[in-house]
Amino acid sequence: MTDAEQTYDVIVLGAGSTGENVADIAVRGGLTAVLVESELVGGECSYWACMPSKTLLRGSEAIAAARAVRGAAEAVTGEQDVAATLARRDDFTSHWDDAGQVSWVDGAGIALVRGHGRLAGEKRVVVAQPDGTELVLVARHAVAVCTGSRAAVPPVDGLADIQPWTPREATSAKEAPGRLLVLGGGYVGCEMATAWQQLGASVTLLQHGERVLPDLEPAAGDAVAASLRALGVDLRLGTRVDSARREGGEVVLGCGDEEVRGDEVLVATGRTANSDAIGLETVGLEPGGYLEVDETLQVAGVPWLYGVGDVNGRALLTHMGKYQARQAGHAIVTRARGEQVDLGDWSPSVATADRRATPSVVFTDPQVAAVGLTAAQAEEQGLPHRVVEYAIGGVAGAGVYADGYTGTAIAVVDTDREVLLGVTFIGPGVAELLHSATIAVVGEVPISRLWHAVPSYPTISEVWLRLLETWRG
Ligand SMILES: Cc1cc2nc3c(=O)[nH]c(=O)nc-3n(C[C@H](O)[C@H](O)[C@H](O)COP(=O)(O)OP(=O)(O)OC[C@H]3O[C@@H](n4cnc5c(N)ncnc54)[C@H](O)[C@@H]3O)c2cc1C
Ligand SMILES: NC(=O)c1ccc[n+]([C@@H]2O[C@H](COP(=O)([O-])OP(=O)(O)OC[C@H]3O[C@@H](n4cnc5c(N)ncnc54)[C@H](O)[C@@H]3O)[C@@H](O)[C@H]2O)c1
Repeated sequence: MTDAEQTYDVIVLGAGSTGENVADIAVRGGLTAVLVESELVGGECSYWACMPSKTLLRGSEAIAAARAVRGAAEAVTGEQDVAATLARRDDFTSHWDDAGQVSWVDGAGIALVRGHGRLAGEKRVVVAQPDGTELVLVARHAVAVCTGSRAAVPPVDGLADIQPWTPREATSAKEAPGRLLVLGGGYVGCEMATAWQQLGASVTLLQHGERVLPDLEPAAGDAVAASLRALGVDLRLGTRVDSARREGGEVVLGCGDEEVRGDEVLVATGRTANSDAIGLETVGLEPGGYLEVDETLQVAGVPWLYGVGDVNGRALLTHMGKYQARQAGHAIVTRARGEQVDLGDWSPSVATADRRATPSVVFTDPQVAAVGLTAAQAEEQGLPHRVVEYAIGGVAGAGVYADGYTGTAIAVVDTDREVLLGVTFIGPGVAELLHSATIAVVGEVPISRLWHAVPSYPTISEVWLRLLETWRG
């Protein structure tokens, strides 16, 4: 049964962190906007990704930080209270209840429609509502697809049939699995192996490449691999899983002649776009796969359609989805006013940072905080560059922070322009250092000016000075 038709300036499909921000910018720009959501308002980040994973990691990290300081270490006399950590995780996910976010949406003046939405021709969206009725939404100006991504299960014989854990189960589990097999050594695999090993599971991590975190600087993967092993994780690099089955209560993974057994298996081998069941075919696009968009997040060949956040595959991170939302929102509002969008790099409607300065933090122990290009990426792009490295433990502030601090700072410097192309910090507590590097990369601050950005003594930030001295030689 089809219900009434409603018209808004902007329809946003998917109320994750990205969709919420597109709608908010549209409303702030004087337009009307409606969010369509089939599950929980807030999306993956709030309920099955960033928030639960970081709270699962934080207790162990806090204990390790105290243990690294003589005098404080003596105060750590017990074990982590796993039930309390899980309860804290549950509080941070609002017990998987989106009432708080719905009230924010309401307060922001954004309309909300619950149900599964799909495109039905130009500027039209049909929502299958929970009560079985259909609602037709019509957009005056734009439809923004912000439907996110889901775990991609690799084509390993039998794997899909055994209903493996995805990051959703790994972040919402009510107790530690006994023996957890983790397939994939990327962000999710490394973080979840670190978390659950310290919360009582016995983790085996299987990574098909020779390094974990292969997209980051090699030193990052090496440091995280060493720490996973030190925590007791059975890390198997260069391992190809070719079959999966359940046998009794066990999961059995076949890797050539070998078998690996566990109680559960987490698939952490990347993501796939939620673009297969949203009616793309009704507007002349191929369903499935990441949406191809331009620098204003507009879908190629369909000027009223935008693809923002995970669904476009440009940078699968909450903060980058929200950044894209601000840029796309600005482009939508500008075009709705009949004005020209500035297509230049770093304009308010263009997502330049996606390509040049994406920051990310892997919350392992040690943390890995990186922005911009790695040396390998600079090489691939044919950019003239030099790599400067410094052992963070040599900085006075690091020694104060933790006894025997070990860490590495790596800067990739453009040798023609003498600006930073990328920076990576590896070490405990480096996440909070990252924004200084992001500002330097985005601002293309010349090395000669960075000498005037004097780090306070004694902080870990003094590593900036050491990097400059190493660069100067
Ligand atoms: C375990 C894990 C940990 C992570 N940790 C971090 C982290 O620490 N920091 C970080 O920056 N990133 C992290 N990420 C990545 C981050 O979760 C994503 O980049 C982010 O959630 C993407 O936001 P989004 O709004 O684009 O998509 P989503 O959050 O996936 O939101 C899409 C929304 O659209 C809805 N939807 C989909 N299809 C339809 C439809 N047809 N109709 C109506 N609604 C629909 C979905 O229900 C969902 O609510 C992590 C990811 C994982 C898996
Ligand atoms: N802290 C954070 O910001 C954070 C945390 C988790 C996830 N994320 C985001 O979510 C995205 C998805 O995370 P992810 O870990 O699923 O993907 P990923 O792309 O980071 O890592 C997937 C890993 O799986 C490996 N792999 C692929 N197929 C395999 C196979 N068949 N067997 C064994 N290994 C295999 C790859 O080599 C790769 O290292 C990340 O790219 C990141 O953008 C961010």
